[in-house]
Amino acid sequence: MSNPLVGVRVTTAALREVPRMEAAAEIARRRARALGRPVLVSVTTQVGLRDPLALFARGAGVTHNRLFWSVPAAGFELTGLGAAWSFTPPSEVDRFAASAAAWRQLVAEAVIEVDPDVPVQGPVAIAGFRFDPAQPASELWRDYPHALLVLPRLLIVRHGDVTTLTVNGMVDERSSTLSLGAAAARRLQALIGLPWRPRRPPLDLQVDVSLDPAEWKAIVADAIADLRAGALEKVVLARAVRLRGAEPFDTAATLDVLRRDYPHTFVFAIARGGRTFLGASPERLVALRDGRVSASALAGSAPRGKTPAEDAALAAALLQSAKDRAEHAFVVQMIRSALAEYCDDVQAPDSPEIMQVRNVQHLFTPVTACIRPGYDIFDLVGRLHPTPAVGGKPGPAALAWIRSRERLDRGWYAAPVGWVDARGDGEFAVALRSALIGRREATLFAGCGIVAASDPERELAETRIKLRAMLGALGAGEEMIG
Ligand SMILES: C=C(O[C@H]1C=CC=C(C(=O)O)[C@@H]1O)C(=O)O
Repeated sequence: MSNPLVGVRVTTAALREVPRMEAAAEIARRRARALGRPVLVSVTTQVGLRDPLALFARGAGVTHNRLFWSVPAAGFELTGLGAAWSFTPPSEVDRFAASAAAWRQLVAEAVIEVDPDVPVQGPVAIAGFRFDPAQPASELWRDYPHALLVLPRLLIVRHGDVTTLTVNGMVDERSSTLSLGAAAARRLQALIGLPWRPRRPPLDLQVDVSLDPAEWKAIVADAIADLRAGALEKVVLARAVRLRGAEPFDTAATLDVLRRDYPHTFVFAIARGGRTFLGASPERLVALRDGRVSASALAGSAPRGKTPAEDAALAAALLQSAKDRAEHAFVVQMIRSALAEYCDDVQAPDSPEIMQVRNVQHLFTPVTACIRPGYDIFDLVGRLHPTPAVGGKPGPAALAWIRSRERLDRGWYAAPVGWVDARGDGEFAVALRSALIGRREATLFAGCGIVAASDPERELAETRIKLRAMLGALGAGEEMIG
C-alpha cells in the first residue's frame, strides 16, 4: 500500500515549485502591502503518489496538526499536514457564518496557482464543529474548539489516479511562511525513507471508565417517559466507552482498517495536540458541488444478518417498522424544510431505502436541491446541524434534554466535519462511529434515536452494534463492553 519513494517525490515536487512559489509570493507581497494584512499563496502541482494515508502516518513526526479525509469507494483521499492558516470564530453564536466569511475573505484575496491539467485543485480547508457549543467543554475535548477551520501547509489530494500536492503559506509585506511548506516536505523525505507499515492494534486492551449500561438504560427510560408524556417527539441519546491500551494506539493503522472495512463511509481524522478524533461515518450531512446540494437522512437501524436470507429479512423488517419509520420521517421532514430556506427544487423520494455498512443497516433517504445564489455550504451546515438523526424533535427541546440529562460531553461526536474548497464547494459528514484517541486511551461514542415506542434494552444493544466499527478497528471485541 505504501511507497518508499513517496517522500522523495513529494519533496521533488515541492522543490520544483519553488520558482513558481516565489513568483506568486511576490504578487502576494504587493497585495498584502495594499490590503494591510497577510495574503495566502497556494501552489498546486501533480505528484506521483498513491497513498495519502502514508503521509498522514509519517507526518506524526513533523507536526501535531494532521488531517485525513477519505471516501474510499469514490477513490477520494486527502491528507493535510501543518497549518498555514486556521480560524476559530471569536463567538460561538454565529460560528457558521463567521467561518464562511473568514474562508471567503482568505480565498478572495489569495494568490492561487493551479495546474491546468488536474481536476482537484487549490486550497482546501478541513472544518469541524462542536456538537453543542452551549455545553461547557470537558478536559477531554480541550483541543477541539466550538468551530475550527484549518488550511494545511501541505495538502495531498488523491482523486482516482491523479494526486496533487498543494503548498500553502501566508505572505505579508516582510515575511513568508511558504518556504515552511517546502521545508516540511523536506523533513518528510527524511521520515519516509522506509515503507509505511501499519502497526497491529494493541493486544492488551481494557475498558476503563464508562457509564454503567444500567445507568444509561435508566436515562433512556426517563426519556421514553417524557416522550410518552408528550414533552418531546424524539431525542437521540449517546454514550461513551473508554478503552485503555497497554501499548500506544496507531491512528493511521486504525484509519487503514476503517477505509478497508467501511469503503462506503466518510473516513476522517483530525489530529490536534496529542489526540486524534477519527471515525467512519455513514452519514453525509451535506455536499455542495456546482450549485447542486446533496443531503441525506439516516435514522432507523437494524443489525446485519449472518446469512443473506437473514440479512434481507432484517432489512425488510426495518423497512416495515413503524417505530423506525417514525424516527426516520422526522429527519426527512426537517432536512427538507431546512434546505427549502436556502435552496430551490428540494427533492426526496417518498419512502426510504436501506443503506448497509459492515456492522449495521439503516433507513436512508437522499435529499437533493439547488442552492440559491448568495448562500454557501456553511449556511447549509449551520441550518442542518443538528438534524433529528443526532438531536431530536423539537430541536431546541431535544438539545436541552440532552444537555441536562445525557451525562456526556459529546465534543465533536455527532457534529459536522468536512472540507471546503476555494470555490465554496465541499462536503460534510456527521461525525458518527467515531472515537477520540489519545496515546493509550480511546473514547468511543454511539447513540440512538429514542421515540415513545423505544425499549431501553434494545437501544443499548443498538449502541453495541454501532460501536463495533471503532471497536474492531482498535482491535477490541464487542464482548468487552457493557
Ligand atoms: C447517533 C447515531 O446514529 C444515528 C444515525 C443513524 C441511525 C440512528 C438510529 O437509528 O438511531 C441515529 O439516528 C450514532 O451512530 O451514534
